[in-house]
Amino acid sequence: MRCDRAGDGHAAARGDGRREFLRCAAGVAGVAAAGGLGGEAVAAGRPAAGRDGRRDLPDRVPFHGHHQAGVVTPQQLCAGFIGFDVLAEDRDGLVELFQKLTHRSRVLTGGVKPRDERVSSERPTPDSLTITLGVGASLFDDRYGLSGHKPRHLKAMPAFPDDRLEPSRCHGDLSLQICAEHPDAIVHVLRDLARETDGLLRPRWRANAFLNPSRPSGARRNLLGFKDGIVNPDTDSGREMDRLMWVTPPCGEPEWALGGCYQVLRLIRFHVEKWDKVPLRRQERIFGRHKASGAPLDGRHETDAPDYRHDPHGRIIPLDSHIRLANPRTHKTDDSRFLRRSYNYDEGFDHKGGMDLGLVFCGYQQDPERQFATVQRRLEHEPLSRFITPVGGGYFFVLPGVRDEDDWFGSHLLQKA
Ligand SMILES: C=CC1=C(C)c2cc3[nH]c(cc4nc(cc5[nH]c(cc1n2)c(C)c5CCC(=O)O)C(CCC(=O)O)=C4C)c(C)c3C=C
Ligand SMILES: [Fe+2]
Repeated sequence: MRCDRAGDGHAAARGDGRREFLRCAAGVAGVAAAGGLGGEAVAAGRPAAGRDGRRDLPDRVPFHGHHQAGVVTPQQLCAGFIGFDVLAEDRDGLVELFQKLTHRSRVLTGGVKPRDERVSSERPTPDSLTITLGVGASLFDDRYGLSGHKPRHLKAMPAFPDDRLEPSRCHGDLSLQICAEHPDAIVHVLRDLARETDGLLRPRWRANAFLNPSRPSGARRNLLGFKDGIVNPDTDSGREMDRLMWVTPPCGEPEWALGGCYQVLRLIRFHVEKWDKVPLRRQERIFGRHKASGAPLDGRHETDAPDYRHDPHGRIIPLDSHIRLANPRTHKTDDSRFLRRSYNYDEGFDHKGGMDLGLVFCGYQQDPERQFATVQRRLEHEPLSRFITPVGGGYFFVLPGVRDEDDWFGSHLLQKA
């Protein structure tokens, strides 16, 4: 797993100077690093971001709130995505698990001094850590008496036509997204949670993920070399978030789910050996953007909006290019937009010597059918599909936020159901 801030080149500007991270357990050495904010606006419809394409990211991301952190939080550099099965024997065991996950997440993200000092007495510092908990459809089977309380749109991720899903990399009763500025923070949190939830959880799959530095500026590049994450809904607009993201009445969802949202995870492998033989011009027509600048093929800057109305036959931006299919920018397709918060992954080589790397595609939204699946169907058999294969992932419901010190993950679900 690689995570670094190389390429920023202006470490002091962010003001937090030296940034050490979580040292409270397992003897992980502190990491000193710093980040910088430049002056260039990046994502369309979003406020000015730093030169490396980031908006300000506090060292301590608040844990309590109406929504969980880690959804609209600007992306940290490193992430771990894990699918778990729950082993708790009954409803009381499930409550115990959720309360333990809440307590440890509160301690780790808040930099609160842990009560249990068996391992170390050092005070943790948060490293912009967020821990985001989702539940899968399988949690609502007959084990815990939750079957009548499933979020309306929650189901197991289906296989789409271009998929080659590996069962060992799919689904789960729970999902955890752990994001931080340094890779050891992710491992550290996992070890802490493993210790504290011993016997209640079993991991199914895990993806170690990271962002590339911004090269030379603006949005970060994915491992196919293209700037990714340029266009997203405006997370600062409450109206847009209530329309596209949060479960908000009236929506037909159970009351306990208000303030939550759906998470779609897709582990998408890149066939880089094949991609690297494709001429630049063809790569650009596959995405519909210039590789160097990230601008749409009819524009000059990455933030320029493509003008599809003046190119109805796709002479400049092909009709089957990725960006044009994904977001045709029509009134009719506006409702299918959702927030992408994806990361790279690199798992080395497979048994045949092929590179196992790609994208942990992570999408947040109000309804995976109306949003993710609708966009995915538009992308079916797109030219890009010859160079990528979805191999894993899952659909999850991100629980509402933990309101305060007395609240815990899923309290409304488990107390009322
Ligand atoms: C179902 C939704 C999407 C999947 C799956 C998906 C896979 C995927 N995307 C890239 C690389 C890029 N995607 C870009 C834009 C883009 N992609 C989607 C949706 C899915 N992508 C959307 C909605 C958009 C925005 C389109 C727009 O509004 O113009 C881009 C361009 C830069 C950007 O806007 O982020 C790149 C590059 C890969 C490699 C990939 C699968 C492996
Ligand atoms: Fe995309």
